[in-house]
Amino acid sequence: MPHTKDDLPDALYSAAQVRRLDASLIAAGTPGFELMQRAARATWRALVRHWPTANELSVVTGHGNNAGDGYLIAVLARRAGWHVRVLAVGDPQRLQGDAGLAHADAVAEGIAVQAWSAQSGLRGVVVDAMLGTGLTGEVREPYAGVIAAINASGLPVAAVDIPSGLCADTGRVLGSAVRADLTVTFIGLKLGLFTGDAADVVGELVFNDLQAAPESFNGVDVSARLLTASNVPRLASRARAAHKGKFGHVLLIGGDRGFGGAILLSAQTALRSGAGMVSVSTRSEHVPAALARLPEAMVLGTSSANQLMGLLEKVSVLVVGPGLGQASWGRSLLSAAANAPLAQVWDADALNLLAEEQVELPKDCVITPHPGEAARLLGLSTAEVQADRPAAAHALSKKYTAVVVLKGAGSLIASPDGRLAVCDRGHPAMATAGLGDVLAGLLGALLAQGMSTFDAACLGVWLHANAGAQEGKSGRGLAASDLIPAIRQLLEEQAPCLK
Ligand SMILES: NC(=O)C1=CN([C@@H]2O[C@H](COP(=O)(O)OP(=O)(O)OC[C@H]3O[C@@H](n4cnc5c(N)ncnc54)[C@H](O)[C@@H]3O)[C@@H](O)[C@H]2O)[C@@H](O)CC1
Ligand SMILES: [K+]
Repeated sequence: MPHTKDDLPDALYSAAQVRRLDASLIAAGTPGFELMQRAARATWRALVRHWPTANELSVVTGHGNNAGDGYLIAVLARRAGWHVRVLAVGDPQRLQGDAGLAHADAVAEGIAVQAWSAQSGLRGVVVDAMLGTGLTGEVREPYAGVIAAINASGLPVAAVDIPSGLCADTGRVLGSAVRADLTVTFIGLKLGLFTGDAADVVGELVFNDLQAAPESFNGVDVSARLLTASNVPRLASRARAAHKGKFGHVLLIGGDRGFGGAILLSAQTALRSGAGMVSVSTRSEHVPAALARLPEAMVLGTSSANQLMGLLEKVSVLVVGPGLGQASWGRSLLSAAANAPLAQVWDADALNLLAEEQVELPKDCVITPHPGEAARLLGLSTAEVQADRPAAAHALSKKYTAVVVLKGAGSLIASPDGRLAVCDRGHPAMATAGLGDVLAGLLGALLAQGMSTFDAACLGVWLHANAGAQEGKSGRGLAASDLIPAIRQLLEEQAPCLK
Protein backbone atom coordinates (compact mmCIF):
# COMPACT_ATOMS: atom_id res chain seq x y z
CA MET A 1 0.00 0.00 0.00
CA PRO A 2 1.45 3.41 -0.88
CA HIS A 3 1.22 6.09 1.83
CA THR A 4 2.04 9.74 1.66
CA LYS A 5 2.90 12.08 4.49
CA ASP A 6 -0.57 12.43 6.01
CA ASP A 7 -1.40 8.76 6.28
CA LEU A 8 1.90 7.21 7.23
CA PRO A 9 1.90 4.32 9.68
CA ASP A 10 3.32 5.33 13.04
CA ALA A 11 5.85 2.55 13.70
CA LEU A 12 9.44 3.70 13.15
CA TYR A 13 12.37 1.31 12.87
CA SER A 14 16.15 1.30 12.89
CA ALA A 15 18.11 -0.01 9.89
CA ALA A 16 18.81 -3.24 11.81
CA GLN A 17 15.11 -3.70 12.56
CA VAL A 18 14.19 -3.14 8.89
CA ARG A 19 16.81 -5.74 7.94
CA ARG A 20 15.08 -8.14 10.34
CA LEU A 21 11.74 -7.32 8.68
CA ASP A 22 13.28 -8.02 5.24
CA ALA A 23 14.57 -11.34 6.50
CA SER A 24 11.22 -12.30 8.01
CA LEU A 25 9.40 -11.50 4.75
CA ILE A 26 11.86 -13.66 2.84
CA ALA A 27 11.57 -16.45 5.43
CA ALA A 28 7.77 -16.26 5.09
CA GLY A 29 8.06 -17.06 1.39
CA THR A 30 8.55 -13.83 -0.59
CA PRO A 31 11.89 -14.05 -2.46
CA GLY A 32 14.27 -11.09 -2.02
CA PHE A 33 14.22 -10.44 -5.77
CA GLU A 34 10.42 -10.18 -5.71
CA LEU A 35 10.72 -7.58 -2.91
CA MET A 36 13.23 -5.70 -5.02
CA GLN A 37 10.83 -5.69 -7.97
CA ARG A 38 8.04 -4.39 -5.74
CA ALA A 39 10.37 -1.67 -4.43
CA ALA A 40 11.22 -0.67 -8.00
CA ARG A 41 7.56 -0.57 -9.05
CA ALA A 42 6.63 1.54 -6.00
CA THR A 43 9.41 4.00 -6.76
CA TRP A 44 8.58 4.15 -10.44
CA ARG A 45 4.89 4.90 -9.76
CA ALA A 46 5.77 7.66 -7.28
CA LEU A 47 8.33 9.12 -9.67
CA VAL A 48 5.88 9.30 -12.59
CA ARG A 49 3.29 10.90 -10.32
CA HIS A 50 5.81 13.44 -9.03
CA TRP A 51 7.21 14.36 -12.49
CA PRO A 52 4.35 13.58 -14.91
CA THR A 53 5.96 15.27 -17.93
CA ALA A 54 9.52 13.91 -17.52
CA ASN A 55 10.88 11.38 -19.99
CA GLU A 56 14.56 11.02 -19.11
CA LEU A 57 16.24 9.26 -16.19
CA SER A 58 19.83 9.08 -14.89
CA VAL A 59 20.03 6.24 -12.37
CA VAL A 60 23.12 6.43 -10.15
CA THR A 61 23.86 3.07 -8.56
CA GLY A 62 26.14 1.79 -5.80
CA HIS A 63 27.16 -1.68 -4.71
CA GLY A 64 24.36 -3.14 -2.62
CA ASN A 65 20.67 -3.95 -2.87
CA ASN A 66 19.86 -0.23 -3.08
CA ALA A 67 21.60 -0.40 -6.47
CA GLY A 68 19.49 -3.46 -7.32
CA ASP A 69 16.34 -1.36 -6.86
CA GLY A 70 17.91 1.25 -9.15
CA TYR A 71 18.60 -1.22 -12.00
CA LEU A 72 15.00 -2.44 -11.88
CA ILE A 73 13.67 1.15 -11.90
CA ALA A 74 15.78 1.71 -15.02
CA VAL A 75 14.12 -1.34 -16.64
CA LEU A 76 10.63 0.00 -15.88
CA ALA A 77 11.50 3.44 -17.25
CA ARG A 78 12.96 1.98 -20.43
CA ARG A 79 9.82 -0.14 -20.96
CA ALA A 80 7.76 3.04 -20.57
CA GLY A 81 9.75 4.63 -23.41
CA TRP A 82 11.96 6.97 -21.33
CA HIS A 83 15.57 7.79 -22.18
CA VAL A 84 17.46 5.90 -19.48
CA ARG A 85 21.05 5.39 -18.53
CA VAL A 86 22.69 4.00 -15.47
CA LEU A 87 25.81 5.58 -14.00
CA ALA A 88 27.49 2.95 -11.86
CA VAL A 89 29.75 4.01 -9.02
CA GLY A 90 32.33 1.21 -8.97
CA ASP A 91 32.26 -2.01 -10.94
CA PRO A 92 28.75 -3.43 -11.49
CA GLN A 93 30.27 -6.86 -12.22
CA ARG A 94 30.92 -7.07 -8.48
CA LEU A 95 27.22 -6.87 -7.64
CA GLN A 96 26.02 -10.01 -5.93
CA GLY A 97 22.77 -11.82 -5.23
CA ASP A 98 19.54 -10.01 -6.06
CA ALA A 99 21.41 -6.83 -7.03
CA GLY A 100 23.48 -8.90 -9.52
CA LEU A 101 20.26 -10.31 -11.00
CA ALA A 102 18.80 -6.80 -11.28
CA HIS A 103 21.94 -5.59 -13.09
CA ALA A 104 21.67 -8.54 -15.51
CA ASP A 105 18.02 -7.62 -16.18
CA ALA A 106 19.00 -4.04 -17.01
CA VAL A 107 21.76 -5.18 -19.36
CA ALA A 108 19.38 -7.66 -21.05
CA GLU A 109 16.95 -4.77 -21.56
CA GLY A 110 19.67 -2.98 -23.55
CA ILE A 111 20.18 -0.24 -20.99
CA ALA A 112 23.52 1.58 -21.17
CA VAL A 113 25.43 1.06 -17.93
CA GLN A 114 28.44 3.40 -17.76
CA ALA A 115 30.98 3.82 -15.02
CA TRP A 116 30.41 7.10 -13.15
CA SER A 117 32.90 9.84 -13.94
CA ALA A 118 32.90 13.52 -13.20
CA GLN A 119 32.26 14.05 -16.93
CA SER A 120 29.26 11.69 -17.02
CA GLY A 121 26.82 14.56 -17.22
CA LEU A 122 23.54 13.98 -15.40
CA ARG A 123 20.28 14.49 -17.29
CA GLY A 124 16.55 14.33 -16.60
CA VAL A 125 15.38 13.04 -13.23
CA VAL A 126 18.22 11.60 -11.14
CA VAL A 127 17.51 8.38 -9.25
CA ASP A 128 19.73 8.04 -6.19
CA ALA A 129 20.27 4.28 -5.80
CA MET A 130 23.68 4.37 -4.15
CA LEU A 131 23.40 3.93 -0.39
CA GLY A 132 20.35 2.69 1.52
CA THR A 133 20.02 1.10 4.92
CA GLY A 134 23.44 -0.54 4.42
CA LEU A 135 25.27 2.77 5.02
CA THR A 136 27.78 2.54 7.84
CA GLY A 137 29.95 5.46 9.02
CA GLU A 138 30.80 8.69 7.23
CA VAL A 139 30.26 8.57 3.47
CA ARG A 140 33.50 7.57 1.76
CA GLU A 141 34.82 8.43 -1.67
CA PRO A 142 33.93 8.06 -4.43
CA TYR A 143 30.36 8.40 -3.10
CA ALA A 144 30.96 11.77 -1.39
CA GLY A 145 32.09 13.28 -4.72
CA VAL A 146 29.09 11.81 -6.57
CA ILE A 147 26.70 13.18 -3.93
CA ALA A 148 28.25 16.64 -4.36
CA ALA A 149 27.85 16.39 -8.15
CA ILE A 150 24.19 15.34 -7.87
CA ASN A 151 23.43 18.20 -5.46
CA ALA A 152 25.26 20.70 -7.67
CA SER A 153 23.39 19.56 -10.80
CA GLY A 154 20.18 21.31 -9.78
CA LEU A 155 18.26 18.39 -11.34
CA PRO A 156 15.22 16.80 -9.70
CA VAL A 157 16.18 13.83 -7.53
CA ALA A 158 14.27 10.75 -6.39
CA ALA A 159 15.96 8.82 -3.57
CA VAL A 160 15.47 5.08 -3.29
CA ASP A 161 14.61 4.05 0.30
CA ILE A 162 16.59 6.89 1.93
CA PRO A 163 18.75 9.70 0.53
CA SER A 164 22.32 8.41 0.23
CA GLY A 165 24.31 9.71 3.20
CA LEU A 166 21.40 10.10 5.64
CA CYS A 167 21.68 7.76 8.62
CA ALA A 168 18.52 5.65 8.89
CA ASP A 169 18.82 5.43 12.68
CA THR A 170 19.63 9.00 13.70
CA GLY A 171 18.60 11.36 10.90
CA ARG A 172 22.13 12.71 10.76
CA VAL A 173 23.87 13.48 7.48
CA LEU A 174 27.03 11.37 7.60
CA GLY A 175 29.39 13.87 5.98
CA SER A 176 27.24 14.55 2.93
CA ALA A 177 23.86 13.42 1.65
CA VAL A 178 21.84 13.61 -1.52
CA ARG A 179 19.19 16.34 -1.31
CA ALA A 180 16.12 14.58 -2.70
CA ASP A 181 12.82 16.03 -3.88
CA LEU A 182 11.13 12.68 -3.43
CA THR A 183 12.06 9.71 -1.25
CA VAL A 184 10.28 6.39 -1.64
CA THR A 185 10.90 4.16 1.34
CA PHE A 186 10.04 0.50 1.84
CA ILE A 187 8.78 -2.13 4.27
CA GLY A 188 9.17 -0.12 7.50
CA LEU A 189 9.61 3.60 8.11
CA LYS A 190 13.09 4.48 9.28
CA LEU A 191 13.36 6.76 12.33
CA GLY A 192 16.13 8.72 10.60
CA LEU A 193 13.65 9.99 7.99
CA PHE A 194 11.93 12.16 10.63
CA THR A 195 14.46 13.93 12.85
CA GLY A 196 17.69 15.93 12.73
CA ASP A 197 18.90 16.72 9.21
CA ALA A 198 16.17 14.67 7.52
CA ALA A 199 13.79 17.54 6.78
CA ASP A 200 16.42 19.16 4.55
CA VAL A 201 17.19 16.10 2.42
CA VAL A 202 14.15 13.79 2.25
CA GLY A 203 11.71 15.93 0.22
CA GLU A 204 8.25 14.43 -0.29
CA LEU A 205 8.11 11.07 1.48
CA VAL A 206 6.21 8.11 0.04
CA PHE A 207 6.06 4.82 1.93
CA ASN A 208 5.30 1.41 0.51
CA ASP A 209 5.14 -1.71 2.69
CA LEU A 210 5.89 -3.99 -0.30
CA GLN A 211 2.77 -5.97 0.63
CA ALA A 212 4.30 -7.17 3.88
CA ALA A 213 1.78 -9.24 5.83
CA PRO A 214 1.05 -7.73 9.25
CA GLU A 215 2.31 -10.95 10.95
CA SER A 216 5.80 -10.29 9.55
CA PHE A 217 6.05 -7.37 11.95
CA ASN A 218 5.42 -9.57 14.99
CA GLY A 219 8.51 -9.96 17.06
CA VAL A 220 10.36 -7.01 15.49
CA ASP A 221 10.72 -4.19 18.00
CA VAL A 222 9.69 -0.65 17.14
CA SER A 223 12.25 2.11 17.79
CA ALA A 224 9.78 4.97 18.05
CA ARG A 225 6.28 6.14 17.16
CA LEU A 226 5.61 8.93 14.71
CA LEU A 227 3.04 11.38 16.09
CA THR A 228 0.10 11.62 13.72
CA ALA A 229 -3.31 13.27 13.80
CA SER A 230 -4.87 9.92 14.63
CA ASN A 231 -2.54 8.66 17.36
CA VAL A 232 -1.71 11.85 19.24
CA PRO A 233 -3.19 11.78 22.78
CA ARG A 234 -6.30 13.92 23.30
CA LEU A 235 -7.78 15.84 26.15
CA ALA A 236 -11.21 14.61 27.20
CA SER A 237 -14.16 16.77 26.16
CA ARG A 238 -15.49 18.85 29.04
CA ALA A 239 -18.69 18.01 30.86
CA ARG A 240 -21.35 20.69 31.01
CA ALA A 241 -20.99 20.75 34.79
CA ALA A 242 -17.27 21.52 34.50
CA HIS A 243 -15.77 24.09 36.87
CA LYS A 244 -12.35 25.66 37.01
CA GLY A 245 -11.22 23.55 39.94
CA LYS A 246 -11.23 20.50 37.66
CA PHE A 247 -8.63 21.87 35.29
CA GLY A 248 -5.80 22.54 37.65
CA HIS A 249 -3.86 25.50 38.85
CA VAL A 250 -0.59 26.21 37.08
CA LEU A 251 2.06 28.29 38.82
CA LEU A 252 4.72 29.67 36.48
CA ILE A 253 7.98 30.77 38.06
CA GLY A 254 10.51 32.94 36.24
CA GLY A 255 11.13 36.32 34.67
CA ASP A 256 14.21 37.76 36.38
CA ARG A 257 15.27 41.31 35.55
CA GLY A 258 15.90 41.60 31.82
CA PHE A 259 13.83 38.49 30.99
CA GLY A 260 10.39 39.55 32.21
CA GLY A 261 8.53 38.68 29.00
CA ALA A 262 9.41 34.99 28.90
CA ILE A 263 7.28 33.98 31.86
CA LEU A 264 4.39 36.08 30.58
CA LEU A 265 4.44 34.23 27.26
CA SER A 266 4.31 30.93 29.16
CA ALA A 267 1.51 32.14 31.41
CA GLN A 268 -0.53 33.52 28.53
CA THR A 269 -0.21 30.16 26.75
CA ALA A 270 -1.24 28.24 29.88
CA LEU A 271 -4.34 30.44 30.15
CA ARG A 272 -5.24 29.98 26.50
CA SER A 273 -4.66 26.21 26.59
CA GLY A 274 -7.32 25.44 29.13
CA ALA A 275 -5.70 25.60 32.59
CA GLY A 276 -8.34 26.24 35.25
CA MET A 277 -6.25 28.84 37.06
CA VAL A 278 -2.91 30.47 36.36
CA SER A 279 -0.55 32.17 38.78
CA VAL A 280 2.76 33.81 38.06
CA SER A 281 5.64 34.29 40.44
CA THR A 282 8.04 36.88 39.10
CA ARG A 283 10.17 39.88 40.08
CA SER A 284 8.13 42.50 41.94
CA GLU A 285 8.98 45.20 39.40
CA HIS A 286 7.36 43.10 36.65
CA VAL A 287 4.02 42.80 38.43
CA PRO A 288 2.30 45.92 36.97
CA ALA A 289 3.20 44.94 33.41
CA ALA A 290 2.14 41.35 34.03
CA LEU A 291 -1.24 42.43 35.44
CA ALA A 292 -1.82 44.77 32.53
CA ARG A 293 -1.14 41.95 30.10
CA LEU A 294 -2.76 39.08 32.00
CA PRO A 295 -5.70 40.27 34.07
CA GLU A 296 -6.91 36.65 34.39
CA ALA A 297 -3.75 35.54 36.21
CA MET A 298 -2.78 35.96 39.85
CA VAL A 299 0.61 37.63 39.87
CA LEU A 300 2.86 37.41 42.89
CA GLY A 301 5.85 39.69 43.18
CA THR A 302 8.42 37.35 44.68
CA SER A 303 11.70 38.42 46.20
CA SER A 304 12.52 35.19 48.03
CA ALA A 305 11.60 31.53 48.04
CA ASN A 306 9.79 31.92 51.40
CA GLN A 307 7.06 33.91 49.69
CA LEU A 308 6.37 30.94 47.42
CA MET A 309 5.74 28.41 50.16
CA GLY A 310 2.03 29.13 50.74
CA LEU A 311 1.30 29.15 47.04
CA LEU A 312 3.12 25.86 46.40
CA GLU A 313 0.56 24.14 48.63
CA LYS A 314 -2.38 25.47 46.61
CA VAL A 315 -1.33 24.78 43.02
CA SER A 316 -1.28 21.54 41.03
CA VAL A 317 1.43 22.10 38.39
CA LEU A 318 4.65 24.11 38.21
CA VAL A 319 6.33 25.54 35.13
CA VAL A 320 9.80 26.69 36.09
CA GLY A 321 12.51 28.29 34.03
CA PRO A 322 11.36 30.79 31.40
CA GLY A 323 13.44 33.91 32.04
CA LEU A 324 14.48 32.51 35.44
CA GLY A 325 18.12 33.56 35.00
CA GLN A 326 20.95 31.79 36.79
CA ALA A 327 21.52 34.27 39.61
CA SER A 328 20.68 33.63 43.28
CA TRP A 329 17.05 34.80 42.83
CA GLY A 330 16.32 32.14 40.22
CA ARG A 331 18.35 29.50 42.03
CA SER A 332 16.45 29.89 45.29
CA LEU A 333 13.05 29.77 43.57
CA LEU A 334 14.08 26.68 41.64
CA SER A 335 15.22 24.94 44.85
CA ALA A 336 11.86 25.67 46.45
CA ALA A 337 10.09 24.25 43.38
CA ALA A 338 12.29 21.15 43.39
CA ASN A 339 11.01 20.24 46.86
CA ALA A 340 7.34 20.55 45.92
CA PRO A 341 5.57 17.22 45.27
CA LEU A 342 3.84 18.46 42.10
CA ALA A 343 3.85 17.71 38.39
CA GLN A 344 6.46 20.05 36.93
CA VAL A 345 7.82 21.34 33.62
CA TRP A 346 11.43 22.53 33.70
CA ASP A 347 12.70 24.65 30.85
CA ALA A 348 15.44 27.10 29.89
CA ASP A 349 17.50 28.35 32.88
CA ALA A 350 16.01 25.70 35.16
CA LEU A 351 17.87 23.24 32.92
CA ASN A 352 21.09 25.25 32.99
CA LEU A 353 20.99 25.25 36.80
CA LEU A 354 20.22 21.54 36.74
CA ALA A 355 23.27 20.98 34.51
CA GLU A 356 25.40 22.83 37.09
CA GLU A 357 24.02 20.45 39.72
CA GLN A 358 22.65 23.38 41.71
CA VAL A 359 19.40 21.43 42.23
CA GLU A 360 17.95 17.97 41.84
CA LEU A 361 15.06 17.31 39.51
CA PRO A 362 12.05 15.77 41.24
CA LYS A 363 10.78 12.51 39.72
CA ASP A 364 8.14 12.45 36.95
CA CYS A 365 8.81 15.87 35.50
CA VAL A 366 8.89 17.02 31.90
CA ILE A 367 12.11 18.70 30.82
CA THR A 368 12.30 20.55 27.51
CA PRO A 369 15.93 21.03 26.45
CA HIS A 370 17.05 22.33 23.09
CA PRO A 371 20.16 20.54 21.79
CA GLY A 372 22.54 22.99 23.55
CA GLU A 373 20.83 22.48 26.92
CA ALA A 374 20.71 18.72 26.34
CA ALA A 375 24.45 18.80 25.68
CA ARG A 376 25.11 20.61 28.98
CA LEU A 377 22.92 18.15 30.88
CA LEU A 378 24.76 15.17 29.37
CA GLY A 379 28.27 16.64 29.44
CA LEU A 380 28.51 16.40 25.65
CA SER A 381 28.93 18.89 22.82
CA THR A 382 25.87 20.07 20.91
CA ALA A 383 27.26 18.31 17.82
CA GLU A 384 27.42 15.04 19.76
CA VAL A 385 23.78 15.41 20.80
CA GLN A 386 22.72 16.16 17.22
CA ALA A 387 24.78 13.22 15.93
CA ASP A 388 22.36 10.85 17.65
CA ARG A 389 19.27 12.68 18.87
CA PRO A 390 17.33 9.52 19.77
CA ALA A 391 20.21 8.28 21.94
CA ALA A 392 20.53 11.69 23.63
CA ALA A 393 16.80 11.82 24.40
CA HIS A 394 16.85 8.30 25.87
CA ALA A 395 20.00 9.03 27.88
CA LEU A 396 18.49 12.18 29.42
CA SER A 397 15.26 10.43 30.22
CA LYS A 398 17.12 7.64 32.03
CA LYS A 399 19.50 10.02 33.81
CA TYR A 400 16.71 12.16 35.30
CA THR A 401 13.82 9.65 35.32
CA ALA A 402 11.91 12.35 33.43
CA VAL A 403 9.95 12.75 30.24
CA VAL A 404 12.27 14.58 27.87
CA VAL A 405 11.28 16.82 24.98
CA LEU A 406 14.41 17.20 22.85
CA LYS A 407 13.58 20.21 20.72
CA GLY A 408 14.82 21.02 17.20
CA ALA A 409 13.70 19.76 13.78
CA GLY A 410 11.98 16.42 14.39
CA SER A 411 11.34 16.95 18.11
CA LEU A 412 11.67 13.78 20.19
CA ILE A 413 9.76 12.83 23.30
CA ALA A 414 11.42 10.15 25.44
CA SER A 415 9.96 8.44 28.48
CA PRO A 416 12.01 6.68 31.18
CA ASP A 417 10.10 3.46 30.35
CA GLY A 418 11.81 3.48 26.91
CA ARG A 419 9.05 4.93 24.73
CA LEU A 420 10.11 7.43 22.08
CA ALA A 421 7.79 9.61 20.00
CA VAL A 422 8.80 11.80 17.06
CA CYS A 423 7.07 14.90 15.75
CA ASP A 424 7.99 15.77 12.17
CA ARG A 425 5.75 18.84 11.94
CA GLY A 426 6.88 22.43 12.41
CA HIS A 427 8.33 25.20 10.29
CA PRO A 428 11.73 26.92 10.02
CA ALA A 429 10.01 30.22 10.90
CA MET A 430 9.76 28.72 14.41
CA ALA A 431 13.49 29.25 14.90
CA THR A 432 12.88 32.40 16.92
CA ALA A 433 12.90 33.57 20.54
CA GLY A 434 10.04 32.78 22.88
CA LEU A 435 8.80 29.62 21.16
CA GLY A 436 10.15 27.49 24.02
CA ASP A 437 8.32 29.64 26.58
CA VAL A 438 5.07 28.99 24.71
CA LEU A 439 5.70 25.24 24.73
CA ALA A 440 6.47 25.21 28.46
CA GLY A 441 3.21 27.03 29.29
CA LEU A 442 1.24 24.71 27.01
CA LEU A 443 2.71 21.62 28.70
CA GLY A 444 1.82 23.06 32.10
CA ALA A 445 -1.81 23.54 31.05
CA LEU A 446 -2.08 20.00 29.65
CA LEU A 447 -0.67 18.51 32.86
CA ALA A 448 -3.10 20.64 34.86
CA GLN A 449 -5.98 19.16 32.86
CA GLY A 450 -5.01 15.70 34.01
CA MET A 451 -2.78 14.27 31.29
CA SER A 452 0.18 12.05 32.13
CA THR A 453 3.63 13.55 31.59
CA PHE A 454 4.30 11.54 28.40
CA ASP A 455 0.87 12.18 26.88
CA ALA A 456 1.05 15.89 27.74
CA ALA A 457 4.50 16.11 26.15
CA CYS A 458 3.31 14.34 22.97
CA LEU A 459 0.17 16.46 22.61
CA GLY A 460 1.97 19.67 23.55
CA VAL A 461 4.76 19.15 21.02
CA TRP A 462 2.23 18.20 18.34
CA LEU A 463 0.00 21.24 18.89
CA HIS A 464 2.98 23.60 19.14
CA ALA A 465 4.53 22.27 15.90
CA ASN A 466 1.25 22.33 13.98
CA ALA A 467 0.46 25.84 15.19
CA GLY A 468 3.97 26.86 14.13
CA ALA A 469 3.51 25.27 10.69
CA GLN A 470 0.16 27.05 10.28
CA GLU A 471 1.41 30.46 11.41
CA GLY A 472 4.90 30.11 9.94
CA LYS A 473 3.68 29.58 6.37
CA SER A 474 4.21 33.22 5.56
CA GLY A 475 7.88 32.82 6.51
CA ARG A 476 10.18 34.85 8.72
CA GLY A 477 8.94 37.22 11.36
CA LEU A 478 6.81 34.79 13.35
CA ALA A 479 6.36 36.12 16.90
CA ALA A 480 6.01 33.53 19.66
CA SER A 481 2.69 35.02 20.78
CA ASP A 482 1.27 34.44 17.25
CA LEU A 483 1.17 30.76 18.13
CA ILE A 484 -1.15 31.14 21.10
CA PRO A 485 -4.47 31.66 19.25
CA ALA A 486 -3.51 28.92 16.78
CA ILE A 487 -2.84 26.49 19.65
CA ARG A 488 -6.18 27.39 21.18
CA GLN A 489 -7.95 26.73 17.88
CA LEU A 490 -6.20 23.38 17.32
CA LEU A 491 -6.97 22.26 20.87
CA GLU A 492 -10.61 23.12 20.41
CA GLU A 493 -10.78 21.24 17.10
CA GLN A 494 -9.21 18.24 18.77
CA ALA A 495 -11.33 18.12 21.94
CA PRO A 496 -14.28 20.48 21.49
CA CYS A 497 -16.21 21.81 24.47
CA LEU A 498 -19.90 20.87 24.34
CA LYS A 499 -21.92 23.51 22.56
N1 LIG B 1 15.49 -7.98 0.53
C1 LIG B 1 16.08 -6.87 0.81
O1 LIG B 1 17.02 -6.83 1.60
C2 LIG B 1 15.59 -5.62 0.19
C3 LIG B 1 16.44 -4.54 0.13
N2 LIG B 1 16.07 -3.42 -0.47
C4 LIG B 1 17.04 -2.35 -0.73
O2 LIG B 1 18.30 -2.72 -0.24
C5 LIG B 1 18.85 -1.66 0.54
C6 LIG B 1 19.79 -2.25 1.54
O3 LIG B 1 20.74 -2.97 0.80
P1 LIG B 1 22.18 -3.35 1.36
O4 LIG B 1 22.05 -3.89 2.72
O5 LIG B 1 22.77 -4.22 0.33
O6 LIG B 1 22.94 -1.99 1.50
P2 LIG B 1 23.03 -0.69 0.58
O7 LIG B 1 22.70 -1.00 -0.82
O8 LIG B 1 22.29 0.34 1.28
O9 LIG B 1 24.56 -0.30 0.71
C7 LIG B 1 25.57 -1.26 0.78
C8 LIG B 1 26.79 -0.73 0.05
O10 LIG B 1 27.17 0.51 0.58
C9 LIG B 1 28.56 0.51 0.86
N3 LIG B 1 28.78 1.42 2.00
C10 LIG B 1 28.33 1.26 3.27
N4 LIG B 1 28.70 2.32 4.02
C11 LIG B 1 29.39 3.16 3.21
C12 LIG B 1 30.02 4.41 3.41
N5 LIG B 1 30.02 5.01 4.62
N6 LIG B 1 30.63 5.00 2.38
C13 LIG B 1 30.63 4.42 1.17
N7 LIG B 1 30.05 3.22 0.92
C14 LIG B 1 29.44 2.59 1.93
C15 LIG B 1 28.87 -0.93 1.15
O11 LIG B 1 30.21 -1.17 0.91
C16 LIG B 1 27.95 -1.63 0.20
O12 LIG B 1 28.55 -1.71 -1.08
C17 LIG B 1 17.66 -0.95 1.10
O13 LIG B 1 17.95 0.37 1.46
C18 LIG B 1 16.67 -1.05 -0.06
O14 LIG B 1 16.91 -0.01 -0.98
C19 LIG B 1 14.84 -3.37 -1.27
O15 LIG B 1 15.17 -3.88 -2.51
C20 LIG B 1 13.76 -4.21 -0.66
C21 LIG B 1 14.23 -5.62 -0.40
K1 LIG C 1 19.52 5.90 -1.74
